[in-house]
Amino acid sequence: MSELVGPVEIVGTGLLGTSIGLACRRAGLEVLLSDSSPEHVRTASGLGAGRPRTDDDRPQLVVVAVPPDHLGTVIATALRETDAVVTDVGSVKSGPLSAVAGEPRAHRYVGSHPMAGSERSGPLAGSGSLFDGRPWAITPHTGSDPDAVELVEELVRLCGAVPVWLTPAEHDRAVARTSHVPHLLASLVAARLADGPENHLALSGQGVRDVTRVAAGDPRLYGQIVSANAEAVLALLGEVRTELDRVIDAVGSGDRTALQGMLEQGVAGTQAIPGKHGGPVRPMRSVWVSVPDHPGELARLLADAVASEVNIEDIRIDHDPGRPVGLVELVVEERRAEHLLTSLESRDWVTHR
Ligand SMILES: NC(=O)C1=CN([C@@H]2O[C@H](COP(=O)(O)OP(=O)(O)OC[C@H]3O[C@@H](n4cnc5c(N)ncnc54)[C@H](O)[C@@H]3O)[C@@H](O)[C@H]2O)C=CC1
Ligand SMILES: O=C(O)C(=O)Cc1ccc(O)cc1
Repeated sequence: MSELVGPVEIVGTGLLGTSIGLACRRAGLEVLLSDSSPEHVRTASGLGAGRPRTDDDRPQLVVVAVPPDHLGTVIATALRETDAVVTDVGSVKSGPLSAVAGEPRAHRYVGSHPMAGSERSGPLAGSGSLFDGRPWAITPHTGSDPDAVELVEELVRLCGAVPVWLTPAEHDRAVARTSHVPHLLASLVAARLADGPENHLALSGQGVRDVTRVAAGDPRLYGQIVSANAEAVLALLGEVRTELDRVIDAVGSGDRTALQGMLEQGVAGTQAIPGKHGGPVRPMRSVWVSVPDHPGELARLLADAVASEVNIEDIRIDHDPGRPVGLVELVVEERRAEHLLTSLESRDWVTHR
């Protein structure tokens, strides 16, 4: 049984690399940082994610967190220049694997991919709690050393994430479905807003923000990610194209039954997404509360919700700067929603049923 004792080297101290460095430092491991940008290393060190790597350092584990186009070369270099276990956090797993295939040191390579991030990039966007409770795929290849796989699993757990084991090929089909195609469709929807008239955009509510959030991600990064997973993405885009034609026909011909069938499939899709920590889906309900736009009111609402002994699963704030009141959506387990509403109303909050 291998034990992760460090040092852990992070190559690529952007959003992902800095976040992993911070999580490893939180667990007391020594972290060595390198990046083609010395400024990113300085910033990540300053944030407490580790210290710059020197030539004398001997890492136990190297984590490669560079953009997809560079993964193969950087992984191959790490395998050649160290005797460490090497993993990467790239969003697609078949590319890096083919870059090390045939390499005699490939048994020390185990791919991985945390399903956590944000639309921001660079070290300043990093956070040591980015991975808490998030799925993190571990994708050993047929020649991966079992000890190396265990070491990567330790990293995943140390970062607070939940390991999910997949083959590299299955992983790539999975992320096409859960990440890459959703991203492309979010971008297509968001693009319809870019030149929208001001009086249309003034009606933007939480729904359009939810559907388009990921579209704010770095186009260069996502261009690389989608191109690296073209085969799996194309298969799903073909399905979407067929469905889009069906929607156009149904809307055009006023076929309410066909339209409703398509919307019901959408509902089924939202319900298929597993709950937090990979657990079963628990039905959720939103509780809407008006919150006066005064300092401290939001904190008072959360304190009252906590006093009601209801777990807040998610919170969204629809804040219109033109109005003196914001609308706060508290997402809670369905079976606790009525209790929360009654409890908040008894504390003089205005709720919306
Ligand atoms: N952004 C996200 O939400 C997620 C990204 N990923 C994957 O993580 C990897 C990193 O993404 P981010 O941290 O978001 O990007 P980022 O742009 O924040 O950081 C990338 C870092 O790599 C450095 N770099 C570029 N080429 C290099 C090279 N040849 N050698 C050394 N350093 C190099 C850059 O200077 C930068 O500091 C990507 O492969 C991406 O697919 C995985 C999960 C989530
Ligand atoms: O922002 C989000 O919700 C994400 O899902 C981020 C993300 C982006 C790219 C990945 O490869 C994995 C996760």
